[in-house]
Amino acid sequence: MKYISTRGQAPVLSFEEAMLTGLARDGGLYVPETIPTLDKAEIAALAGLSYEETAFRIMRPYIGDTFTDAEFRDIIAKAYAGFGHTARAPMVQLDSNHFLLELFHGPTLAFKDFAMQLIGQLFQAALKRNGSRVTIVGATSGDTGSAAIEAFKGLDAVDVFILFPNGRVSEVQRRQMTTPAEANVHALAVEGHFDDCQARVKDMFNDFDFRDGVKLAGVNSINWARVLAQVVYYFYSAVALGAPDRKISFTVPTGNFGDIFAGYIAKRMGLPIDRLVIATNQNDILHRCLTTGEYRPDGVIPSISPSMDIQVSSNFERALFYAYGQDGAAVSQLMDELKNGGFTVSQGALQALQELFDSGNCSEAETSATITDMFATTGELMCPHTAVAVKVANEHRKTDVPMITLSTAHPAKFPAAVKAATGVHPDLPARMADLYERSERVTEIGNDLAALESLIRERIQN
Ligand SMILES: Cc1ncc(COP(=O)(O)O)c(C=O)c1O
Ligand SMILES: N[C@@H](CCOP(=O)(O)O)C(=O)O
Repeated sequence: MKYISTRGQAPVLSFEEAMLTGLARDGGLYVPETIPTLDKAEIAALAGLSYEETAFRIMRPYIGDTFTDAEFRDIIAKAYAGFGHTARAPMVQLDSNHFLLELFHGPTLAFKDFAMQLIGQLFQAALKRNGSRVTIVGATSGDTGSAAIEAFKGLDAVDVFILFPNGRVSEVQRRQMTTPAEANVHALAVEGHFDDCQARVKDMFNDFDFRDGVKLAGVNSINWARVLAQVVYYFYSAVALGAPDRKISFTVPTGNFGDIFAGYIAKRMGLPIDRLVIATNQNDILHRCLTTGEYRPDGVIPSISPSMDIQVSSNFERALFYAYGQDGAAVSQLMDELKNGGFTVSQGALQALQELFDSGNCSEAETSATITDMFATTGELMCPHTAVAVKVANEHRKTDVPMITLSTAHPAKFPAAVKAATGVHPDLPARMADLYERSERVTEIGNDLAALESLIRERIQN
């Protein structure tokens, strides 16, 4: 299996190279040259398998000869051993044909753990074998950063720097990033919002002196391995509800487009997904784009679902690549236009996107009202990101197709919004009960590329 860039100008890489590389050298994102498919019998055979075995069968075709089957099974087993639920991704039923897929039973209580725990193991195995070390730099609106720090803390061959928007993540998210004592992890509170953090990370990848000098690697969803790991739970949940003999729809709370793009890959692999519904909060650029074809970021507005406070949605580039018939030059041009304010999706590409995706948005008041209503009618306490998706899912459901809504974070990561909506303070699991007492270690820094690069250089030398 080979990996190609969405902008068509970067070297073609193996799985291991793409995983350790992050952003392509032409600024694009790596995607597999071809998307493997499973036939109906192979999908049916997933019924009743463990999460780990499902993960092995779905991901195996993508990893080429990077690992033997035995090594890969071992990596998967280690990745999910620390999850707090034996099903890893259990489902709860909200009503006759609406289901919540709980993706928050990993170590940091968000869906990011599914990919990050796996990538931690993949990096460790690959770097040990190569005898090399890397510097991971990531941007986060809260959950990617905590999951990355948890997955990579204490590893010999890796330094991890996480840029988060100062004052714009929840206290639990911040503390998950700032309280680990391991010397190889560094939480950087950046002046600005998530889009600034993500832009600086991409700037670092595009500064080849820096990139090659520190051996930069990325664990945001620019990394194909992140997306791949997330494909698994689409199969796992759909098969539990009767796929491939019945169609299933998914609604996904969306910001950087990595999670829903994994759903797109699942569909391309043969999973009978009826609709993929993009749910956005008040930062609804993706919903506007899907409706009008215009993609023009106009400033992030802080919300009670802060992990989705994003306007420059990184993986949308991958969706555009396919909507434009894998035309790297066309994608490159759109991304150049984005630097100058935005772009208009061509009529043909917009039609291709609309054939695959539905979309909707959710205001702050609607988010709170959904948390309140769901607690009153079903007893489920849900995080604000999940509530955004439940509201949008309810607008797109069909009576004859089950809807699975992705529940992406534990309500205890966002206690203020949940308590305000329900009167109930959601408790952290016992293993995290002392999170509020642990001491924090964080560096405040401006939104300045040179300052960030010099800080990273200094820290990795010491
Ligand atoms: C809790 C939560 N829900 C939803 C999202 C959006 O996911 P994506 O960025 O993959 O679209 C995020 C951030 O990634 C998140 O942390
Ligand atoms: N919501 C994310 C934003 C980064 O997304 P990623 O999937 O590209 O890592 C976060 O929680 O940090």
